[in-house]
Amino acid sequence: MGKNYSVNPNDYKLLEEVGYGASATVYRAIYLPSNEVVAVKCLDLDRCNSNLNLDEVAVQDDIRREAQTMSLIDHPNVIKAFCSFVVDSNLWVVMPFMAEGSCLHLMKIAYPEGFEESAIGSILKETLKALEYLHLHGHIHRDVKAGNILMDSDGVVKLADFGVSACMFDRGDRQRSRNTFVGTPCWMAPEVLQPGTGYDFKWVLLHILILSCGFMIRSALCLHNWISIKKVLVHACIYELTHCLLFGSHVTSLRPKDILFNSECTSRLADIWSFGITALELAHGHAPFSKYPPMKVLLMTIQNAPPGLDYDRDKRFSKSFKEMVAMCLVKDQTKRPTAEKLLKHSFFKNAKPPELSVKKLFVDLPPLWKRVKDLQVKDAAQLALKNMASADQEAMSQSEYQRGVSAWNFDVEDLKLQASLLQDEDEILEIKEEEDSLKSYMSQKVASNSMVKPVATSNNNGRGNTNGNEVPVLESQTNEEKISDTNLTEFDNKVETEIKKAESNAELPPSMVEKEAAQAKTRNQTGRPRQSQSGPLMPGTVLGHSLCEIENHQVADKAQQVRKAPSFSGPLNLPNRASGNSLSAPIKSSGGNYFICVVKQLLNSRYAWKMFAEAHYMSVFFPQGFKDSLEDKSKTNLVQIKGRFSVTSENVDLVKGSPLRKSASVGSWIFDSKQMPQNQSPKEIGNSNGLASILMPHLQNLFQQTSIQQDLIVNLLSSLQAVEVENAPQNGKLPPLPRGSESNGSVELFVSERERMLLMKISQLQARMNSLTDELTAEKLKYMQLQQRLNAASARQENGDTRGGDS
Ligand SMILES: Nc1ncnc2c1ncn2[C@@H]1O[C@H](COP(=O)(O)OP(=O)(O)OP(=O)(O)O)[C@@H](O)[C@H]1O
Repeated sequence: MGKNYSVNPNDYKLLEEVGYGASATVYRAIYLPSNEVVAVKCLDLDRCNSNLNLDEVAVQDDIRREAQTMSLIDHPNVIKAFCSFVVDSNLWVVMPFMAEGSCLHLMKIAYPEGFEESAIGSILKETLKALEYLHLHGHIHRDVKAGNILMDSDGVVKLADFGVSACMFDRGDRQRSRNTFVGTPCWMAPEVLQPGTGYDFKWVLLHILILSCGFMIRSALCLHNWISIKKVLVHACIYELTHCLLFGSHVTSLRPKDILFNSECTSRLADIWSFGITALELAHGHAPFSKYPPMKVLLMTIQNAPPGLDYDRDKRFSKSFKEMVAMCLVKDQTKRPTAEKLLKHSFFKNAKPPELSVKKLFVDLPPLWKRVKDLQVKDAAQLALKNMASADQEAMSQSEYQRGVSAWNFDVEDLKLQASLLQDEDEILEIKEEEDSLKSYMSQKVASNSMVKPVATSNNNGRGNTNGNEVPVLESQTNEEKISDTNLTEFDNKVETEIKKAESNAELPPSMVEKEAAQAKTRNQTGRPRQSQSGPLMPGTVLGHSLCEIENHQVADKAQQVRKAPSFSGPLNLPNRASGNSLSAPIKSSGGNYFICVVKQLLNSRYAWKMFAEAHYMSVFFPQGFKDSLEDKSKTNLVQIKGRFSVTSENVDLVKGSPLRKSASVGSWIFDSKQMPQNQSPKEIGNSNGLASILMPHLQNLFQQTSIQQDLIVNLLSSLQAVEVENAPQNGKLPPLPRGSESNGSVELFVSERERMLLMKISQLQARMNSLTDELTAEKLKYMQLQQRLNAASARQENGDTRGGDS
């Protein structure tokens, strides 16, 4: 106690990196004068400034002030800062070294499903003691979470990140004026997020007006008598008020952009909410809602019932634990207990001392820095994966957030912008979930690689191929934008070839059909195992193989695979743009077999019902227009559904050519009926029976989608091949990719082979990344030490100069 630590950086020898956050890196270090192990948190002030868009001096002042506050704190369960000083553009905060790191790190490394109850009880009790102390002294932590609960090898638990990170929280007016808010979404109390009303006064008026009209019309129709306007208005107002009172307007109409951040929220009870969320985090290995994108989490925090321990699902936990969590996670903050009161709960009364329950968690684990390095590799792989999947900001910030990083900068305007992009929420969620499943698989894989075998040189089992397939799939996202007219012409030719093939197949005698089906089956069996992510290849397969295969249920099976593994069919979303919307139809309807096959395929497809619904919608709401649009050769109809596609019906039976073109203006696919094949009379479609006329355009569209997908895959793989030739392992090239319609049948095999190669490459890249991280850390350390020496030398020189001058 009372020991003075020097503020001279030369007195500290930085050793390994033991932690990293949004704006800081933490090192194990030796305090040379006493040879004591300490932790030095190096806060990058530049990064802090740019993250927060604040002026440099203000940030530095804040950080310094908060570091000072941190040094005044004196409680066994709160990390205390020994001292802090600025070194170049970094603020160094010297604090006790917690040899086992944070609970989050520990869970990520060894307890992905969470800790057992006795350990949770001890950890939470110690944390609660820290909160009690802070609250009693007028502080609010505001970032309570597993990532900020540190442990040392004796089982001592301390709450960290108070003070320094608090500088990033509100400073009253300053925070408000800058319109930013910092926190971690999953742990944020509902009162920190203020829902707007959902709609404003204008909306209420409009609503009343509409209601009034409704009342008037109803009264006129039912009673054959108009009631007075005054009465009607009163009725409408009462109705609206009751609705608001009963349901709360925000409940029904809250949108992400309506969320406001209550930067003035200074309630200590917000910490109790975060504490409850932390309890769930320790119990499950992750915070509730953590799989959702941040904006969704914020919405769910406001709109959903509070999360909690499920009485059925969480059977392994005691009733008192469940009760305690439920007490913390009450939306009405006034009903939450204070830290002091909560400590009296039976759950904490019965908690074991941490040296008994916490200490045993670290048995057999490698040292902290080794664990951190492994985690870094894992995170880097995840991030790389994310970047490959999408470079958009939201994805990036989500990956940060899943790392458990707390310094989340919320720029309200940014959030609103994000929110406005979140209109098709379900679709986004679906994609996120798909990405999550892919990511979790990747992370498992990376974890196993990094923890068990640092370098996985070959992993070509069925699962391994999952990785391999990502590359073309992910790349397709960007490439989908690049499809040129040339591609489309190529595609068109391919479609024609396929049609001919399909027709000839349809005319084959049954024996031949069976034979081909058997051959195709054998091909599939002898080939590499199909991966669950074979989704995107499916359409190609449909095209590449004969119709008999489709008839033999293989397509149905594969289509099921596609549904089971949407993660990989997602990014190949090009047809989504046209999905079910473009009434493009280059194929002939002749060949009943083909029709049945495509119907099967359609019904198995993810979009089948959507398409069907749209077709139904068109036929119901525009029965004549729908038909006319196809039949009427003289007029030009521009039909738009959901703003996503256009159908021009001008001159439908013109020269054949590409039926699809990309609309530069709306970025969607347009079916240009000018390009419809001559021999496909629109009358044939219009006059065929109801179901067929509804389905045909969509079936045709589906056919095109599959061809586009196939074409995409082929293009992507060949472009990848070109890039990989330079780096191919052992100077070997990836298997050449067959092109052209004649090779369609074997595309699948080649793709599998390439997937395997790509997987190997990923493993090698992981290994390289590992060694590069090592090198980087070593270089960083070297740099720091050199800098220290340089500073020392210049200090010595200065001293010498002064002495020389004096003498
Ligand atoms: N005193 C310490 N001893 C050992 N490890 C520590 C110590 N302080 C921090 N760490 C490790 O470093 C990580 C990052 O530290 P910290 O949370 O303080 O950084 P940050 O940039 O403020 O992060 P955040 O993103 O949570 O705000 C912690 O999760 C923890 O694992």
